[in-house]
Amino acid sequence: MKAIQDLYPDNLAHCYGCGKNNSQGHQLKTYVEGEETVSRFTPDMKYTAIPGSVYGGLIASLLDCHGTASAAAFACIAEKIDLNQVDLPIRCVTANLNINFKALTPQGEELVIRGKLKAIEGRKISVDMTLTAKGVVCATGEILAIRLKE
Ligand SMILES: CCCCCCCCCCCCCC(=O)SCCNC(=O)CCNC(=O)[C@H](O)C(C)(C)COP(=O)(O)OP(=O)(O)OC[C@H]1O[C@@H](n2cnc3c(N)ncnc32)[C@H](O)[C@@H]1OP(=O)(O)O
Repeated sequence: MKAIQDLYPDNLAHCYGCGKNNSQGHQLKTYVEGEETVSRFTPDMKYTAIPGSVYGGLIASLLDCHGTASAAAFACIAEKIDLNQVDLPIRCVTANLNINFKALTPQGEELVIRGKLKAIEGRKISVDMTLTAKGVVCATGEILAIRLKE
């Protein structure tokens, strides 16, 4: 299966965090795995907070883009929309993002971001997320994504 972000139409694929058409961005890729969504990302050393640990703003960016992609995917699954189609018909933007930084995030490690659907209430889609490094939870997050009107 393709990454959720690779199903965004070309004219909406410039997001700094996850757009496939932004050559200077992070190009985060999110996949559906069972009942969860998963993204993996290894930050460059320039994303330093305290030496040896990852800058929190980058972590926020990863959770933001993981969350909106997950929300779109969960909404499609709920409506039995095929996630293999060329353009994703459901688009979501972030209305609210809460992050708890639990531990310093070590540099030089692959970060694994997982999402679980919390609720779909009309156009509001809530997703719970964790970000781990070497199996340790370094941050948790909750996103409220809003499904855009056509
Ligand atoms: C432009 C095309 C984009 C395409 C994206 C696809 C590619 C993705 C790219 C990757 C992107 C990466 C990620 C990024 O970086 S996305 C970029 C960062 N996000 C934004 O810039 C979003 C800016 N905000 C808006 O555009 C509007 O406010 C939105 C669209 C969110 C809602 O305005 P809209 O007029 O449509 O709807 P509504 O106001 O009737 O609200 C609807 C419901 O939601 C509830 N509510 C709203 N806000 C909040 C809140 N803060 N907390 C709690 N609840 C909130 C509200 O009470 C209501 O609930 P209810 O009364 O129904 O119960």
